[in-house]
Parts: sequence; C-alpha cells; structure tokens
Amino acid sequence: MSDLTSSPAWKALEAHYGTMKNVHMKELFANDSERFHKYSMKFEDILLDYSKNRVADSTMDLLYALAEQQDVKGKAQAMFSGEKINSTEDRAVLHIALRNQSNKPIYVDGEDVMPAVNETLERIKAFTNQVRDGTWKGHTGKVITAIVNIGIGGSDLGPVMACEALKPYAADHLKMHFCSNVDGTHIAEILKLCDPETTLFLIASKTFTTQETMTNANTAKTWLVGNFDGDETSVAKHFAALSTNGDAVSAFGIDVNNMFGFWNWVGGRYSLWSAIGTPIALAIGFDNWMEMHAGAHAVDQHFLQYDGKDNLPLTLALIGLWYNNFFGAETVAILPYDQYMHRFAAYFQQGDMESNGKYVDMNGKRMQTQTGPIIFGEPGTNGQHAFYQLIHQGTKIIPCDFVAPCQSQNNLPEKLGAPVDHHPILLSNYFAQTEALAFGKDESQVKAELDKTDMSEAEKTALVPHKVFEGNRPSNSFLFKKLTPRTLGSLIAIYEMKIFCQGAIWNINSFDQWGVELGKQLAKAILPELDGDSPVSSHDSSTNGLINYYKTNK
Ligand SMILES: O=P(O)(O)OC[C@H]1O[C@H](O)[C@@H](O)[C@@H](O)[C@@H]1O
Repeated sequence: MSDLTSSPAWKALEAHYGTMKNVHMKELFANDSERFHKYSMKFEDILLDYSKNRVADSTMDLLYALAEQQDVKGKAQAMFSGEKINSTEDRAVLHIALRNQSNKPIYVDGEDVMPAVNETLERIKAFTNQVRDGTWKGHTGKVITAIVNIGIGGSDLGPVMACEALKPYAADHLKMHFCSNVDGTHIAEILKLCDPETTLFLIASKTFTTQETMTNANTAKTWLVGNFDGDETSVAKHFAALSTNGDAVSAFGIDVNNMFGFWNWVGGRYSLWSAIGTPIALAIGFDNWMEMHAGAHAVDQHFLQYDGKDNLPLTLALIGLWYNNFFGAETVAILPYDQYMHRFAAYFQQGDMESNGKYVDMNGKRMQTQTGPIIFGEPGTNGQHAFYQLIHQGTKIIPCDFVAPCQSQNNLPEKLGAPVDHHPILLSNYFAQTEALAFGKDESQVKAELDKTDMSEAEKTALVPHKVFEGNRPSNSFLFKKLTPRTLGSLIAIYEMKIFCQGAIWNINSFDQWGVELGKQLAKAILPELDGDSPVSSHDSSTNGLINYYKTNK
C-alpha cells in the first residue's frame, strides 16, 4: 500500500466520508444560514462560491490537514525557488518566473533566470509592436494582416484559448489563425484565407521536432517560397520561431533574430507565459499580455502567502480531490458562461490531464488511489442542451465548475439595438443550473406540478420518477466582473495551482508527460510501412488488418 492511502490524514478522510456520503446539501444549507459566507472567497474581483459542495466544516478541516500532511506548501516553495521538482526530466518548473513581475531573483543551477526572461520579453515587445503598427513589412513591402501560428499541444492550446477569450481586446487588422493538426486539411483551409505577401507564420514548438508542427511548417514554407518564385529570402520577413531549440530553428531556415526563446523549465502546457504567448501579444497587444501576467503573478503571491481556507487554489484542489478520491467521481466539467471562453475547458484538458494523468508516484510506485480527473466542458448554454441531462439525472457524479462574468463584452441593445439584453438571460441559466444541481426537485414537487394537468393518476404515477431530480450534485461557481486580460491571467493561474496542489498531494510528477511518447514512437515506425501496396505483417492482427485495409483503399 502506498504511504498516502495508509496515512493518518487519508484514513481520517475515509472515515469521515462514511458520515458524509449520504448527507444532502439541502440539509447542509438548511442547518447553516451562513453557508454562503463561510464557503465563498474572493480573489480581487473573482468570487468563488464553493458552498454547493458536499462538505461540512469538518470535511474542510480534514482536507486542509491532508494538504499539510503532504507538505503542499513546502512543495510549492520548492517549485517557486527553482528546485528541480520535475525529477524524471531533471528540470525546474518555473512558469511562475515568466510572470514574476516583482523581478525577485529565481535561481536555477546558481543562475538568476530573471534577466533572460526580461530580455526575451523586451524582444517580443519590440517585435509584436512592429508587426502591429505596420513597421514590420513583408517581403514585398506590405504590412502584415494575418498571423498563422503553427504549433500543437501546449504550443497551440494556450494561445488559441487566450486569443479567443480576449477577442474584444484584439486588433481588428490582424487576423489570427492557428494550425495544429497534421491533417493537411487544417493548413490547406488556413492557407486559402491567406495572402503570402501579408502573412506572418509563427512556428511554435518547444522542441522544434514535433512531427505535426514541422510537417505544417515545411508546407507553409513551401507555399510561401513558391508564391515568391522560389525566392528563399522571403522566409526572413514571413517566418518567426518560438522555441527552445536554436539549432533546429536555424536548420529550418529561420533567422535567429526572428527567434524568441524560452527554457527547458517551462512545460509545454504552462508555456503561454513564455515566447509561446507571442500570438497573444500580437492579437491583444503586449501590454494586455503583460496584464495577463500580472493577474497570474498576483495569484502566485496569494498562493504562496495564504494557508488553508484562505488559499483559493488549494481549496479548489481539495474539493476536487474529495470527489475524485472518496466519492469515486472520475470527471470534472468546466463550464464557462462566456462564449469567448469556449476553448477554456479544452485548454485545461491538456493542463490537467497531461499534468496529473499518472499512475505511478514520484518514487515510481503504482498509485493506490485515483489521480487526475477527466476534464471536459463546453460553454453554457450549449452544454445545457447537450450533456447536462447526465449531470442532472445520470448515475455518475460530475463535479462542475461554473464560470461567468457579471458584465458581457457585448451589450446588444446598445451595440446592435437588439430587443433584449442577452446577458441576464445567460446568467439566469448560470444561476439556475447550480441551484438545480444542488437542490433538485423532489417527488412532492413533481406530483404537485402533475396535479395541475389532466393526466390520469396512473399516467402521473408512471411519470413521477422520470421527472424527479435528486439533487446533491456538486458545483463551484466563479463569478467575476468582466473577462479582462488580468482576470483571465488570474483564472488560468488559479487552475494551474489547483493542478499543482492535487499533484503534490498524490505525490506524482505533474510536470512530465511520458504518456505522449509511445504513440509518437509507433507512428514513426508505421509511417514508412504505409508506402507501396504490399501488405504488412509486423504488428498484431488488429493493427495489421487496419493498415492493410488502408493500403488497399488509399
Ligand atoms: O512544443 P512542442 O515541443 O512542439 O510540443 C508540443 C506538445 O508535444 C507533446 O504532445 C507534449 O510534450 C506536450 O506537452 C507538448 O505541448
């Protein structure tokens, strides 16, 4: 048995679960009129209400004790001080240095990383300003009007998510495109929309070896050079690289002056704060990107400073862990009630699942308990009309995070003269959903409603169980004033630190990602086998069968 599941704090929670598993939130609310005040907190203008959870004071106390037992604070301090906590790659984990606006030195191998961080930010500032104000000219002297970011995973999801979320802050004259999939369709459709004279490609890859990205980058280069009658010098004004691998960038033909670097201590899924965030700075302006950094830095300070119930990311992490490890919940839904945040759940799918999807602990021992949850989500109200049925009445427990701004970026009556303001309609749904999930609708309420119809008694009796909502389904609610760059930066950092805390409690390495390697390796071996018509027999019968079906039908 692992140390964790036999530890005193874990055992205490296990015993406590026995007393809580059948407690309904209705009772918890009925017995405590202060519940909202007790179980909500604010970070700047972000309100987190976690009262609609199956927790009592004693639950939270035991959860905070678990965090203490697992030395979450000590592990956080180790991360912030540049210790190589990513042991399987022998790397520090310092995305926090990228947004360290205090400039307090952070040392890796005896060297302060801050001067290099700041210098790179200055170069990105100069570059993005030039592109945005039209000083940067393409090969034929025209200003840039389209950016194509070519990257995948952490070199794509963060920039896409942030550019979408902060569209109201974006420059109208720069069209942003993001090409990630190696499926040729992705780049083909984007290139159809681009003019080579006014397009700037950003090749975003930490390693600069990722198959998808290099394939797309080569296609883009061929397209561009082909459009300039084979003139390779055109690359200089139409390609920039965001990478840690200077040699590979040069070998590809991109001038190192057009390369913006970062360091091996920035994990891909934490890299939107690094040069990988250049497309964000291009879209919304460098200063707004720095506002995101400021919002995240403020969360970092909060996270380091506060303990127990005053620590927002820790609290969020512990509530998540409570369902995951004790109630057997396997998923978490992230549900933003803001259309601009439509990629937020997808972003944290990588953020959480790649970080904490590990079945061995730091010592290489098989975990005796569940680790990272399955993350999914869509913006409300779309999700309501798709998968909320299961959240309300399914057999599974799906803890949900509801996320919403008080103010819309689009006040339609003002902007378009629409007959009604949409935002109260949207938010009425946001409020209604957590209420419905927590409190449900019991048999007597359903019966009373049916009594108002002309149904027969038999029909009513048959229908009642289908219309009952048992409730007691947990949710957290984030409500903030408006989705500004600073707020988005804070929200991202809150989730990052939540993921960190859970990983620290499970004692897993949240910062490696070996699980993505095997598929890559096998794909490399299979690719040459797809040439020609002769059948393959080197795999298992299923894989041979699939490959051979492809070969006879390609
Ligand atoms: O930026 P790169 O090196 O192209 O990697 C892109 C992605 O590749 C793999 O899937 C993982 O390592 C991810 O964490 C990473 O974000």
